[in-house]
Amino acid sequence: MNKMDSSEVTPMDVVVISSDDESPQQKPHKSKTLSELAEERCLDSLSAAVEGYQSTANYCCGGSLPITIPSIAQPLYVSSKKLDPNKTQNTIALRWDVSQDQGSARKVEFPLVHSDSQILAQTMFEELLKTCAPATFGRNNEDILDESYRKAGKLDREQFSINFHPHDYGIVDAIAQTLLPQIDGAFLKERVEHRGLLAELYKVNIYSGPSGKFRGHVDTPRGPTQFGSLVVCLPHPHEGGQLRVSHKGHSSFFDWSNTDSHDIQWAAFYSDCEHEVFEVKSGHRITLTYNLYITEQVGGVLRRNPTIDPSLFPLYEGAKQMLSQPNFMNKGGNLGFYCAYKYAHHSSRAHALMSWALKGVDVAIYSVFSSLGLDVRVGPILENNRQLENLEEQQVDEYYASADYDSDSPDYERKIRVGATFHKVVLDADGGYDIAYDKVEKNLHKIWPHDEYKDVTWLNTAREEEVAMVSIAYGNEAELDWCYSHAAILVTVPAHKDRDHEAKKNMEAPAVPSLIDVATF
Ligand SMILES: O=C(O)CCC(=O)C(=O)O
Ligand SMILES: [Fe+2]
Repeated sequence: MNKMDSSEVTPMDVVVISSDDESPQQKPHKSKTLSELAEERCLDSLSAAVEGYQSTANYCCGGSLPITIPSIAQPLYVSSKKLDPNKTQNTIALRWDVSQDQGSARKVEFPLVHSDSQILAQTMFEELLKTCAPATFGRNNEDILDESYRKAGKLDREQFSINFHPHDYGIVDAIAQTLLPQIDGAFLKERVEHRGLLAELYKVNIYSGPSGKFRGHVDTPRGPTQFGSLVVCLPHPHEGGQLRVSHKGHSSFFDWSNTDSHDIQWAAFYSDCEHEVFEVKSGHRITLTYNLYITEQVGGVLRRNPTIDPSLFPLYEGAKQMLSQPNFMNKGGNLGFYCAYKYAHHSSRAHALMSWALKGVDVAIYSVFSSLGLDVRVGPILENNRQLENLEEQQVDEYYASADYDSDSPDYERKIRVGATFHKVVLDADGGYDIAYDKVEKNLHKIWPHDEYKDVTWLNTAREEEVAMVSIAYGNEAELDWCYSHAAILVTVPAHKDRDHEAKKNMEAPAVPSLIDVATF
């Protein structure tokens, strides 16, 4: 809060005297005007509300969108005014099945048309009302029909189709952004980036005036991955029928009543929210209900039953043939591929994210070799800095001077240090350019746990890098030095004679656990 100067003090000011002021002459040193106090109170109640909101009130969300908005995949920055009206959708068509002797399917468009075809539209709508069966509800594992509790008509999922999907309107993404991050479960907390959302169309419900309603209830979850429900109200005139959604003593109300709407109105809420549809006074309140499930937004490609079949990647056949060749890595070895994309591989969550978050060619390589039954790992590869360079020179010298060295043996191979895990940048305060080799090596294992590989055949050169380790190095003067690391994929290729056997063994276990299998809700 700004300090006031004395000229601003008015008789209405509140003067605050500090009781522990050490100056001999206690004098007013801080004053707050009424407006400052009022502002402070507002801020206090705002922060209390925000705190409350975090703990209880973010349990539902909703909105209203003109039907004309989506025109599938319009760039986000195009305002709705500039959309080509010929390419945008003006109505939502609901089709439903009728018995064979009545002909084929029927169709009605929302909002109902206001033109010559109005009578036809009205007739079709009447037919829809007739086709709908009275809606039941579940109580103690039984389907109950009780119109004092629920009065509505419904069509089951297999009876109808509709040319509307909430994803096209950004509704699915908005729910994912708002409701998904708060879903509990220790494992899911670590892997927020993995969460995807599936909205499964469930029913059409029609609540008609004067007494359509659904008293307070909690939806029956349709499996362990369901976390909520979505209700979409189609544009059709009605009065009343507000939706109340309650959670921990707080209620939100969604009022979709209208006389001539062209909007899609929607609300989504967690499964544990009690909700109620108040009586519809007149007209028809037509809603689509969706079950909301948590899915694997990333990582679907790496599951046991992956969304993408790795054997259909262009790389697969070539890799398979290569492995079948006796002269390809006959005695076995390691293939290395520096990741083509940049990953924040030194963020604190990187370990949980890898290998799920791999993308593009990186995920293709990872999944192709995993699906061929080979051991594949993704890890940070430490690049040498000056200290490690010195260290390596020492090792090379020692090697060539050693009794084992035989001039026919292959050349000394550089050590590849692969981090045992992805983790944050580490600080090495023990560094130094002239410190003995074994001490540095031991220290390095301690602060940056890693495995050492000697025979890596790299398929590409390193591109994206991040600082992995910062060290204070002592040469003539103390200096700051650092090591970069590169995220890379390492494939262990068994010797030719063992390849089939190893591959079969590995294919019995999934490459990575599925998010859903291990999720605890
Ligand atoms: O139509 C609505 O607003 C909600 C319907 C509902 O709660 C349900 O179908 O379970
Ligand atoms: Fe419900």
